[in-house]
Amino acid sequence: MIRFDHVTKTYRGTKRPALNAVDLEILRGEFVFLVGASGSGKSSFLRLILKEDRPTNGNIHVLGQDLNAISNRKVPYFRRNLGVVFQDFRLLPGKNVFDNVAFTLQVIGKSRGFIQEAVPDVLQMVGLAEKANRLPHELSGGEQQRVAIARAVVNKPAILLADEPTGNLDPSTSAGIMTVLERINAGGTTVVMATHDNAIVDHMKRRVIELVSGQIVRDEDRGGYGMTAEIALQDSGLTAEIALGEGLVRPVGPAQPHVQPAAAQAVQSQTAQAAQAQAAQSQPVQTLEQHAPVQYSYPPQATGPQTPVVEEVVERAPEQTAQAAPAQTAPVQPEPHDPATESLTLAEKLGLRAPGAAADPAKDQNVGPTT
Ligand SMILES: Nc1ncnc2c1ncn2[C@@H]1O[C@H](COP(=O)(O)OP(=O)(O)OP(=O)(O)O)[C@@H](O)[C@H]1O
Repeated sequence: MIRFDHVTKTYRGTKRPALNAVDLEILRGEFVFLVGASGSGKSSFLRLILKEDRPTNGNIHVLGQDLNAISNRKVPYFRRNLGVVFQDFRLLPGKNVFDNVAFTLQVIGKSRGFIQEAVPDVLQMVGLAEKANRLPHELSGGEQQRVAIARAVVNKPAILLADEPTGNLDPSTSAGIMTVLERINAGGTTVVMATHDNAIVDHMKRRVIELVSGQIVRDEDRGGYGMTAEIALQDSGLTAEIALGEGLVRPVGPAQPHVQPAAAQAVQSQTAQAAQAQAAQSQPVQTLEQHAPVQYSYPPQATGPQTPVVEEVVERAPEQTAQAAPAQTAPVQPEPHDPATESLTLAEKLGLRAPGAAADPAKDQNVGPTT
């Protein structure tokens, strides 16, 4: 799904590479944390995936496409496969919640009917169904981030990139955001999240990739935030860079076949046929239509397709957070072969229409991948 082959990125006017000979593979359906000290290369890594920057050396493949082979003209189409969330939310201040989310769909030419169905559904998924008419400045930070997430995923991207999405939020609000991201991941979206938030990483127990000075020094399947770069070394007065230079931490060598986590295996088997069809296509640049659509089938134990998010959006007092946070971030496992949902139409699986409800011929029910 995302592959880096010996990727180096050196910015103009700098000597030291921001990323240095990175070999890495991220599989469909994974949830990956990218950790490391400030300046270790996390944002550079995400920007390369988005094709906002070019690698100085090496090759990057995303969704089977060689990014070097995508022409500038096709970059916007490629990016429709990816949702992005930032630390500072980046909402349009003059537009209300609904319009902030709808804007993305309008830009890519979705019909009014589609937008009228998709936006309320995604707002419900992030727990903001009641706040569609609010302006960004009328929302809390956590709520603003939920709007940003809704905007990023309303088009069902195959990959969600999150750069410090909880960086401006308190622990309780962050836990709620992580619940939303877990739910999105359980629906089949691959999530790559850069973070400094050790509590979240330790709690979630997902794959952790640690960068020091642009090199991968750790790649763990169910890792924690770790002691390497920022905690133990700071205590000892060493920086991560010195530690790397002194051989106290070592770069991980060329990518070993990554052990697939159970969630990713489940999602992969769900889309195995589509993936095989994709592999059979040898064109260097594929359009979005050639990718398997992400199957958002929210697990019943979390919320049904039409059920609002249950966790509170309002920030809690600090003394309440210790108890509340673990409950909010209980891992949500995908159930890709749920016989109860196998007979559903795509619109029903995506939660855009209630199971059994008749399609509205007046509205566009094209809920597959973006065209
Ligand atoms: N546009 C740029 N031009 C020159 N140097 C850059 C540019 N962007 C990043 N860098 C440098 O590349 C290195 C990696 O930066 P990057 O932003 O990827 O790190 P990071 O791990 O995301 O840091 P943070 O956690 O503070 O966001 C740093 O040394 C940074 O100064």
